[in-house]
Amino acid sequence: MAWQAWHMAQINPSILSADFARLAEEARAVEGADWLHVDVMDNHFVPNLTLGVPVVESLSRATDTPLDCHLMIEDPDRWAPQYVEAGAGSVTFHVEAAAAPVRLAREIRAKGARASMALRPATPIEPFEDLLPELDMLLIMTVEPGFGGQAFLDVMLPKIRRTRELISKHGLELWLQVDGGVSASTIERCAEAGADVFVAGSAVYGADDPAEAVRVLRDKADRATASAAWACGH
Ligand SMILES: O=C(CO)[C@@H](O)[C@H](O)COP(=O)(O)O
Ligand SMILES: [Fe+2]
Repeated sequence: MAWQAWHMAQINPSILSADFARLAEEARAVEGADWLHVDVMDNHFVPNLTLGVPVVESLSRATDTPLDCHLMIEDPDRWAPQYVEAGAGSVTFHVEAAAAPVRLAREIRAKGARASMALRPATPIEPFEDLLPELDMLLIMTVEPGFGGQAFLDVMLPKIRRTRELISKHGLELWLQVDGGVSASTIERCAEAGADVFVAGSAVYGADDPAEAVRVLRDKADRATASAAWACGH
């Protein structure tokens, strides 16, 4: 069935939970994942500091898995295009930090990457309904951004559901990503609510076999999606 191909769950391991001294090796440990999620933090937008453009450039040469860069930084209008040039296939900026989100999404797309916008837990989706056609993906944070290993905020499930309804209402081919606390015990609820791209840091890199953890997560998400009301009829 056509919808099955379209709605196949994508699993994006977050290298925030990997060993930063062995990044290339850790990236290769999850080959078979759909994207590698790269959390960029500037110690201003969030109280943590990770990596920047040079590391993304090196990582893009070290793995065939496409890079999904999640920018938790101030002034993404200035920096996001540089992550496309560094080799990212998808670049996510936070709407709370962007001065001109539509212009920025268009610039990311024009440079050849997928454009994605993230919402912190307290940021509602409704004011941004008209922006959705400008995006290839919307990221709903299911923890406060800044750190891996936090507990999943299940109060975000209604927002995931409402966002999926908006995507359907407008007939958009927009991916809906969730990030934060996604694990074997929470991924089914996210998929049932309407997410189709799942970031998992500690649930993948904390496992004895990260590649197997990716397969288990994808299987759980696919099964939950197959029985979800939102996926029927596509
Ligand atoms: O963006 C972030 C945190 O701000 C995430 O991408 C985390 O890295 C996810 O880690 P887990 O919650 O899955 O451990
Ligand atoms: Fe992230």
